[in-house]
Amino acid sequence: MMKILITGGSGMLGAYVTRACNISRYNIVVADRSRLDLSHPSAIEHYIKEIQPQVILHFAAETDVDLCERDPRRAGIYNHLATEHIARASGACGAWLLYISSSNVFGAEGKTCYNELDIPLPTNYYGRSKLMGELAVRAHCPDNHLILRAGWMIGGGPEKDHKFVGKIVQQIKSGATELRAVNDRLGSITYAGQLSDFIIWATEHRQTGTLHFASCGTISRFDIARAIGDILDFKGNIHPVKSSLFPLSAPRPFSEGIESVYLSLAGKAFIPGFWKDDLAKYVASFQV
Ligand SMILES: NC(=O)C1=CN([C@@H]2O[C@H](COP(=O)(O)OP(=O)(O)OC[C@H]3O[C@@H](n4cnc5c(N)ncnc54)[C@H](OP(=O)(O)O)[C@@H]3O)[C@@H](O)[C@H]2O)C=CC1
Ligand SMILES: Cc1cn([C@H]2C[C@H](O)[C@@H](COP(=O)(O)OP(=O)(O)O[C@H]3O[C@@H](C)C(=O)[C@@H](O)[C@H]3O)O2)c(=O)[nH]c1=O
Repeated sequence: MMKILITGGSGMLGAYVTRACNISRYNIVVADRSRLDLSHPSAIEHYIKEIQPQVILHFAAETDVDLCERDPRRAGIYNHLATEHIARASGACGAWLLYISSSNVFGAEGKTCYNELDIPLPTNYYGRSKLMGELAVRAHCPDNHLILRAGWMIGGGPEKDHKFVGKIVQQIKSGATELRAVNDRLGSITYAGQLSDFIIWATEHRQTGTLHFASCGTISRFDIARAIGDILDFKGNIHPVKSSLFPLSAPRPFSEGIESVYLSLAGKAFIPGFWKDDLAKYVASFQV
């Protein structure tokens, strides 16, 4: 039976994939931080070589973009060096490695939407550290990896969704009547439940290369908040505001919208839909 090592199995995306692997009865080892700690990269190779997995699904990361900006050393160790050690061990074991990267590797070029043919140029330390992680995967596990770049990820419900959609849904459900949402920053959404289905398929088919995985549409947080308001029949007001109203440590790019020129080759069943439809699927499943 296929032996799969999962990092970050407790996170927004990792929890979907871990659940799916359990249902499929794969032989999985979920390495939590007590066994595989991103802050101690040099211990990682030894741990993985002991396990000898055939597949590594690497989801663990420092996903607090502002913390990465305030502490670039942490971003470098967690997202770059730890990934490099995982990639080295993967290469040594002959394991297929999946790495989740981010639309945040783009932005400095100032385009509205980026595909796999665009050269990454990040605007902040989180994006840089994820890009360095990509380079490490390609260098140390050259023929046996898949890099999936996700957009603004949605998923996980009240416990695991610490990002924008989770915060807006929580505000509405807790009775707020005046919401504010940024309208001068753009991106694409990725529903973690759909990405998880694709990851299971890609694992079984040992897909390789670099792919973008996001719903259709490059949109603002304001567009998303308005759509959530419609889905939840919100009767209050949603005000469009400039990003400067939410002062954050890390600069966000004007746009981190992504689309794929290759995903359709991997099978039509997994192509994400229009962003509003995919958002509605998630919000409908969000139980507080
Ligand atoms: N969220 C998003 O919008 C996007 C995320 N991505 C990428 O997708 C992947 C999954 O993200 P997401 O599910 O949102 O992440 P989460 O922030 O929800 O979860 C992060 C995971 O990493 C683990 N982790 C954090 N620090 C350590 C550590 N020191 N040692 C070991 N494990 C650690 C956490 O464990 P614990 O539960 O113990 O804290 C948790 O399982 C990441 O690689 C991220 O960069 C890409 C694009 C967008
Ligand atoms: C709370 C709140 C935030 N905002 C805005 C401020 C800011 O621009 C934005 C912050 O949202 P988030 O915290 O979801 O954004 P951010 O941390 O930038 O999310 C990023 O996470 C990492 C892991 C990635 O990989 C990226 O692709 C991206 O998804 O939301 C509002 O407009 N209204 C609100 O009520």
